[in-house]
Amino acid sequence: MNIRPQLKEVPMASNARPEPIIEIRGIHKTYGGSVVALKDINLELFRGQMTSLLGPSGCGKTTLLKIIAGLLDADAGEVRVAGKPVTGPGPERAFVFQDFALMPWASVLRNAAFGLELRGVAKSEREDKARHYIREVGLTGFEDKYPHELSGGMRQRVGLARALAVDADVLLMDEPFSAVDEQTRRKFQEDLIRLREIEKKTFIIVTHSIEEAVYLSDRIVLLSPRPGRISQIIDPDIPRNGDPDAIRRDSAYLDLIDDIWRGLRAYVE
Ligand SMILES: Nc1ncnc2c1ncn2[C@@H]1O[C@H](COP(=O)(O)OP(=O)(O)OP(=O)(O)O)[C@@H](O)[C@H]1O
Repeated sequence: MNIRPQLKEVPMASNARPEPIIEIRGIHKTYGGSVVALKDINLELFRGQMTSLLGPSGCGKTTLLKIIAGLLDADAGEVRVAGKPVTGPGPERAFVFQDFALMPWASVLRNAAFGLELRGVAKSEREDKARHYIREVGLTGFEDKYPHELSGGMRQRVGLARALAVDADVLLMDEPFSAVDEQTRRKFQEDLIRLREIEKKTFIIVTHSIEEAVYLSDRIVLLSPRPGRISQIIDPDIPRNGDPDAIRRDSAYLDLIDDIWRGLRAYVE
């Protein structure tokens, strides 16, 4: 059922739209010959923005993220990153896995530096960079700890530090908030907004949470269930430079959550 068949574009408050860094044209993906996960996905995502892929379970969010990452091939269509067709993983994209994919036998420092280690960066250079990003994600003092000594939220930060350390332009995060409690989740959301300001990266996040998508995103891509298609693209006009609690009480924020929920509820009833 398609609640909102119209592709609705709500203009952003800012004057100029940044340049597209990711262009997705005519993506189709079928699993096992019969499960149509994505159908005719066309989308542009902009440099320096935070985009959320939002929609009911099974609508193809992770599939789309993995196709952008180059971890999965589409059956048809094309993804371009900074003008270049995606043919596999590349250094300009970093993928943060749902379970953060940390190595249990390695320290926080080595885990954070691991992407650089894979790229053959010398030990002192990669550790300097890793320390910088460990500090930026708020984990100074934990460099020598191991993943089992950390909370879920801290492990999540190590995963983010590793992704930031490789200095990719695009960070792809598959439900980065799913494994942590509500307080940790809120704090991490606030930190992510701050980091995006500092680092000027392009973030693409898969989420189930409408609140999270509205709180974080410059652009929300709403997918409808199988076959996954884009049902709506929303560019929320929410002031994000104020007090986080004030943002969460802002009427534009609350109205948009309500609006998206009304569109999605039919899929879960
Ligand atoms: N490897 C696979 N083999 C067969 N079907 C798959 C495979 N991966 C995903 N699917 C199916 O494709 C559809 C889209 O899956 P995907 O994981 O992309 O959705 P999603 O929106 O991320 O779901 P969720 O929110 O539950 O994580 C689902 O119906 C899923 O069952």
